[in-house]
Amino acid sequence: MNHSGAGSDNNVEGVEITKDRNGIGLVILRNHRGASARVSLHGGQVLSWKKERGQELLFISSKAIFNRLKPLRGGIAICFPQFGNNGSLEHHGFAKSKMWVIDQDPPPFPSDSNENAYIDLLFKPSEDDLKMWPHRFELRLRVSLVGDGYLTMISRIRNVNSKPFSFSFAYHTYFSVSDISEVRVEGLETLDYLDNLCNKERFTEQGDALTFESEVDRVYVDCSSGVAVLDHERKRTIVIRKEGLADVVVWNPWEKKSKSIVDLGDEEYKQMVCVDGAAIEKPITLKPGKEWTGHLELSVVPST
Ligand SMILES: O=P(O)(O)OC[C@H]1O[C@@H](O)[C@H](O)[C@@H](O)[C@@H]1O
Repeated sequence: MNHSGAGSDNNVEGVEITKDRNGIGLVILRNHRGASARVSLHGGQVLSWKKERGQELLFISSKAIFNRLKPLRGGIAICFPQFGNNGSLEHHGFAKSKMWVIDQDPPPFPSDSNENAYIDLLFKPSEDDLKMWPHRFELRLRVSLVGDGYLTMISRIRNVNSKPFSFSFAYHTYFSVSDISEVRVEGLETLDYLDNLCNKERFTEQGDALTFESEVDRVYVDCSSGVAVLDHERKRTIVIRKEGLADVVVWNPWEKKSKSIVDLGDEEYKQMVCVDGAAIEKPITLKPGKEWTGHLELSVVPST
């Protein structure tokens, strides 16, 4: 198996580094079971994840617009150092709209295995970024396709400044679903959530699963268990496990809001749901020289 920065093995398995149709660096990870993932150097965004050939698990809008200032509508975007509009920076922070670079010589991780195809991307602030947010940091994102076709993402943020700083973080993940009305999200029962549709007012989840019949935009706080996205029609369940990320965001724009989003088709809200592993309610504070790690693992299993 080839790892980060290595050439492709006849495109059968390993890591291929190429360019997308806009000339932006693109990394394709493949494993011996036919699983694959595509990662853009624009924002470190994951654009595609297939556990087996042909079965796309992430949603990308058919109306997605390439724009160097924003990620494509869909996939997995990195929200850092701000989530949403909770601060003075652009919506979901600036890391998602900057160019990242490949680390050709990544350090060993405890989770390394010969079965993994992985890439390490780095993002460091430019002088212009420092004018917006005056904190020097290094953000390392490792995206791995592990043996069974699972996708893992490990972000390490190091404070290389002489002052502490605080930030929020999210893996803003658009899953592809058959029909949002058939989807259940489990693992959030009894948790408190902040409802973005009610001025972030705090409520407690009463149901045994979250289902969708109108717009949902919530931050579930202190979620220590795994979260599952059940797609009844496709007979599959995506399981989200996380470490270092206390919160879970659930978002679906539903019919009315979709019509106001130019890069989302009017009916496409039916084919997507965002479920993000995140650290939002209690921002992370990093002292000089310290590092934070946020780990997300996505797996998919058949279900009824
Ligand atoms: O348009 P984006 O950047 O994908 O964000 C969409 C939504 O993402 C959700 O995570 C937020 O809670 C919403 O408030 C936001 O509107």
